[in-house]
Amino acid sequence: MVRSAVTVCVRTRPTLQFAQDNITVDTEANSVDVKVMRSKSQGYVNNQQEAWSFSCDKVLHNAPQDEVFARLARPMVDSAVEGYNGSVMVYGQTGAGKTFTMTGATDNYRHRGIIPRAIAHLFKTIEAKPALAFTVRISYLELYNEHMYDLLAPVTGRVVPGAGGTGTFGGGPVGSAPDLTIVEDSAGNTHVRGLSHVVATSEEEALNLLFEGDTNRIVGSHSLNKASSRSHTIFTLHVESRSRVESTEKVLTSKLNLVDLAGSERVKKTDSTGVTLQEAKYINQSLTFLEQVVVALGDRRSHIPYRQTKLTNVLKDSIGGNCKTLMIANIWPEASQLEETISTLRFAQRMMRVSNEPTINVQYDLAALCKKYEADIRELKEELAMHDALSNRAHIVYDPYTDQERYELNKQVKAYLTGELDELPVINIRHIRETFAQFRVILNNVEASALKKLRDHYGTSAPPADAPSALDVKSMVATGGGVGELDSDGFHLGEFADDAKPVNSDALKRRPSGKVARHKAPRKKRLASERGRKEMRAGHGDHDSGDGGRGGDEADGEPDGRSRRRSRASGRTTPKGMSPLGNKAKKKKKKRTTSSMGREAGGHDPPSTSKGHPRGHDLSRTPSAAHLPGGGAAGDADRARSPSRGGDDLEGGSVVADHETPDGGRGPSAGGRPGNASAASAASGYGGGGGGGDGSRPSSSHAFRPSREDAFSEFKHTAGAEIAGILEENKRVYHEKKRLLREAGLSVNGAKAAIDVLRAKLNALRESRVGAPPAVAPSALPGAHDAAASSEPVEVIDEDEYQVLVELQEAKATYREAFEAYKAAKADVSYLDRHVTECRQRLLADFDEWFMASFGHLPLKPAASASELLEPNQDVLDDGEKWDLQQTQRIAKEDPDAVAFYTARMNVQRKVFASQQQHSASRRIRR
Ligand SMILES: Nc1ncnc2c1ncn2[C@@H]1O[C@H](COP(=O)(O)OP(=O)(O)OP(=O)(O)O)[C@@H](O)[C@H]1O
Repeated sequence: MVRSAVTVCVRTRPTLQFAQDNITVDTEANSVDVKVMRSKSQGYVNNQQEAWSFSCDKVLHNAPQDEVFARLARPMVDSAVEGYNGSVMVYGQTGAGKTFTMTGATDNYRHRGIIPRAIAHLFKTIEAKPALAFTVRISYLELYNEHMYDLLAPVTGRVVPGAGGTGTFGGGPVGSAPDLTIVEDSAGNTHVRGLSHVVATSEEEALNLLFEGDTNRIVGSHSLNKASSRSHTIFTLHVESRSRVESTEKVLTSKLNLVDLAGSERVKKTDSTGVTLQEAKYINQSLTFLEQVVVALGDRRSHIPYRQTKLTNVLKDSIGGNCKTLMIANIWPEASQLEETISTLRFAQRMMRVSNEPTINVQYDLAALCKKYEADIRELKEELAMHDALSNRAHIVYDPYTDQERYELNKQVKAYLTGELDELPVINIRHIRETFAQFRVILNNVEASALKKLRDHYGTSAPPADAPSALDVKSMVATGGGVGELDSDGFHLGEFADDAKPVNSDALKRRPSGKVARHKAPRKKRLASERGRKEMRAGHGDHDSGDGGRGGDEADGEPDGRSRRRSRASGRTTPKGMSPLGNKAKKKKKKRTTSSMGREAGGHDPPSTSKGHPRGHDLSRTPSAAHLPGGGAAGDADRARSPSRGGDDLEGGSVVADHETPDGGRGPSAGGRPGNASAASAASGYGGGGGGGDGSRPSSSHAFRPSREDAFSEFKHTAGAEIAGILEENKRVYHEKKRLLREAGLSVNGAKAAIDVLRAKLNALRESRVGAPPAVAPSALPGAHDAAASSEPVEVIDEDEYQVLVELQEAKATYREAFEAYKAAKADVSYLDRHVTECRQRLLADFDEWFMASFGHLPLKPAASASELLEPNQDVLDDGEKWDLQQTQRIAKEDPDAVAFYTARMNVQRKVFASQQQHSASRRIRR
């Protein structure tokens, strides 16, 4: 693996008091020289160094934000898209411009920092790669006083000591923190378990998350920075990509950590006290540990002290891991900050000795892998069907055998065993397997039946030891050693011929009677048996003694073994007493020119007319195909699904591709694919011609690619109808709830206005009553405490004032009610808003899946932007929304690229405002 050193850059904060005498910045040589005059107080001879020279990968002096991003961070975003993990860290003293570099000014688009620019660039890059499907997730972690906080959790759960924190939307401390733990995976990547990973489908959504998280970040104030970050934050873009056109099981995953470290500070300088002092201790401590890690990595030590603090633990894979790392050292080049500047530059220098091993993170999506294999199998089947069609094998079926087909095959095997059929056809491996399976079925049946008969015969549940074993019975069947007629299970019914030899003569000799049983066949049967033997001799020459001849062999004194071998050599069984094949059968056999094994199922043979015995090719017949007249219409759904079925039902038995039916249901000339594909395509309504099918899913044809819009509209009416219906219903309810929310808002405002009027009236009355004689004691007011019980002096009011006070109380009650209704409506709206979004995402995800399954690739447009396909939100805008819309339109005219930034900022501001309103309203009510 190639090691790559951490890239280190220095950025200076612009200042009017640049320490010209002490600092020289060379942007060409990428170096910063620092000179410190000898301190007179320490004498002329001392060990204090006078000058330092620091060089790094890049020095940016008074550089604007866009340059910083373009030169330093953009390549990191590009690498993340390619699958590399990356980390961009800003380091430096407090007030040096770390947060400005990383986040920038949120109220000025031009001054936005690396994170918003990285987000914009990421989504632009994604848009420019339509062949890839991307998923972007965002997490935002804060490390404050050695505690981890999820800045994107609905309730951030943090109790901020003192005045330092801003809390959720400035709402102050809330809830309790969820458990966040640092874990490491097998690849050495660190993760924070429990941290939210929120999917962002657009730049605006991602910026919303950034700004929301920022409002939750802890910011404090000290003498060097009015808005000093009192915590370390890690904003992470998790990027996942897979191909839309090729195999989609390969997934590239990467994360880009954008780390804003809290600034080191000298507490004397910052005048930190109390909470700020405590924070400073934690900050300085964690930065010291970070430095130790960097030193250990630079020295290539075997032990790296990552675990000493949460910061180093969580950044383990960012420094010294498998990612590309960029560190920006922010310096404040003023004479008063020289000590800190030197310290920062020293750290930067150490960081340059650290190297990483960047690797592309490839993962395999098992579900997608299965889907791919399914698609491969589908394609191979289609190809096989086409191949079969071209080589006159279109009737061959590859689907699992149906019960009916098995039954037919079983009959055929029995016919073969009994000799009614000379040969068993061989169609394909699958058919051979099924044939053997039927042999086994028959054998098992025979065995079971034989055992039953033996038991019945001996009248016990188990046959005596000297009874023929099941094996004997099997061999009797196999060698035709039975007597009489074969029953349906292949069991011989009847008696041995006089001259027959038992299979296991020893066993029979040991019968309880001690006599050898002689089974006498009736004379009629014996004659028939002899006639059969003669016929066989005539037909088989020397093979006359096979099977049925065994008894005779014994009578002739021929050894039993020999006759059995011959019997096997003949390759067929003709048990004694059974009707052997006559000349007719033998002639039929001679007529055949092709060999049976390895030959097709008689696709060219006309349907057999021989006394209803099924010929080989009939095996491939299915009930559905069998009734198709003259081969059936190719567009028939059954046939479409099973292209080879019913092929040999065509009049004359011809099934070759160039004999396809004019409706193009199969054969290569029908659109160059076998019947199933074109017919299925037709069934879906996507292909030309044909009808039928359930229409819920288009053809699996990969060649046909409908436009995404058409496919989506089709999907919404078929497979996605249910979820699309739910979405519509949710949207309807959402609009209704929004209407109720607006009404509730108006009621609250009305009640508030009434309260204001009454308050003004009350104040006026109170002012006018100064000096006038009191009339009514306020204790008479409903709900007032008993003033008599109290020793406090009682303020007495007149009738009018009393009336206004009563009205004010009622107005407050109305306000409270209206506000409760407003809160409930707001909760409903935000719940439904989320629900609608989830539904929409689900619909789009299902659509992608459906499209993938149907056409073998994802639609050529990112899923996120598919929301355009959905109808625009029909909400009636309230005043605030209208104003926002006007702002957005104005910005869009001036700088279209800035729209997402400003819209996200407005969204968050509105949320903050709403949250603050709610907060102060609750307080008002409490009063
Ligand atoms: N390159 C710059 N251009 C313009 N203003 C800057 C620049 N760098 C910093 N500033 C300003 O300096 C002030 C301090 O910057 P910032 O808050 O980013 O520092 P910091 O290093 O993050 O400090 P702390 O560690 O205390 O959070 C801010 O008002 C910021 O706007």
